[in-house]
Amino acid sequence: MMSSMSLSRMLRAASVCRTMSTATKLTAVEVNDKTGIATVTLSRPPINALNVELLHDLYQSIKEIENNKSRGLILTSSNDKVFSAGLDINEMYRPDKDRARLLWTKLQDVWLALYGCALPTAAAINGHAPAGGCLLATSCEYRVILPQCRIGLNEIQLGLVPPIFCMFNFLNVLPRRVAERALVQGRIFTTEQALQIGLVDDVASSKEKALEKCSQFIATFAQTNPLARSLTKLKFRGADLQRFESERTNELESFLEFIDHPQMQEDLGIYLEGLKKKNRN
Ligand SMILES: CCCCCCCCCCCCC/C=C/C(=O)SCCNC(=O)CCNC(=O)[C@H](O)C(C)(C)COP(=O)(O)OP(=O)(O)OC[C@H]1O[C@@H](n2cnc3c(N)ncnc32)[C@H](O)[C@@H]1OP(=O)(O)O
Repeated sequence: MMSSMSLSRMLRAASVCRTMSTATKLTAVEVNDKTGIATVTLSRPPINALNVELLHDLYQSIKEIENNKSRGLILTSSNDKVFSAGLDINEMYRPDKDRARLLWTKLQDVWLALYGCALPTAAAINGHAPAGGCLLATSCEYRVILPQCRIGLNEIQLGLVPPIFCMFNFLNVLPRRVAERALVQGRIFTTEQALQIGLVDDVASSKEKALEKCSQFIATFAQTNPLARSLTKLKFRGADLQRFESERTNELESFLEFIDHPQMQEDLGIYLEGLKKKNRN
């Protein structure tokens, strides 16, 4: 039975949080009325694999929060073991071509929206964050991870070429030499390693504490003029955003060509089967 203590805590929390009216199905958006901070929770069980629909909902949520002039955006997951497993490999294996085009376009849209978001952004990484999961987290300005998680851009291990935005994200967070080596090796880091190299800013013992740390980070901007803050952020990220725009069409075509290759399909099939077998054994 629920103790009266936890019930009153829940009621208190409910009184300051509101769910956005247009909250979509695969992302839940909650705005804390006291702090003005919006939390976006990825909610595509079991592992928040990024398919067309999740990417669509995530994009909509980011834009909605930005337009509603929230004080900041925190990204987290409803799954307590996995932040996001990255792109849904089923979308790339034997794909429907139009859908594959849509998938990549939506991934690009999400990256643009999150990396270029005018608001302070933070990720409460409450589970594993390989590949696209790491991409989302490193698009944010601040990251807190939980113990015993794994995070990194492992695309190369699947035979996939990390797109240009993976490079931008890593170069924005890590020293150049560390970023390059991590990408060409497709390194996945443990919580301790990620903290040590600076891939994450902090470690928290629970999701609640991670969310608290993210809120504290966003609160550091309370006295800062929001426009001056966002324009300064854009000065740092603007060149990446511009280069991305100039290469976006080429990268889309490269992606479609890449996944159309028979060897790529064979490799993806083997990788997917390997993930499934793990659960059968
Ligand atoms: C010259 C320029 C060129 C530029 C363009 C070229 C582009 C080339 C393409 C580049 C693409 C890059 C961008 C991003 C890529 C990606 O994100 S690829 C995805 C990579 N992801 C992974 O490798 C993660 C694999 N998964 C895991 O490591 C684990 O599942 C987990 C996330 C750590 C969770 O572990 P656990 O909780 O133990 O769950 P599992 O039992 O392993 O998984 C549950 C079920 O989910 C299935 N699954 C796991 N990951 C995926 C996934 N990514 N997609 C689809 N399905 C996945 C898994 O098989 C299980 O299924 P069932 O057994 O059927 O339950």
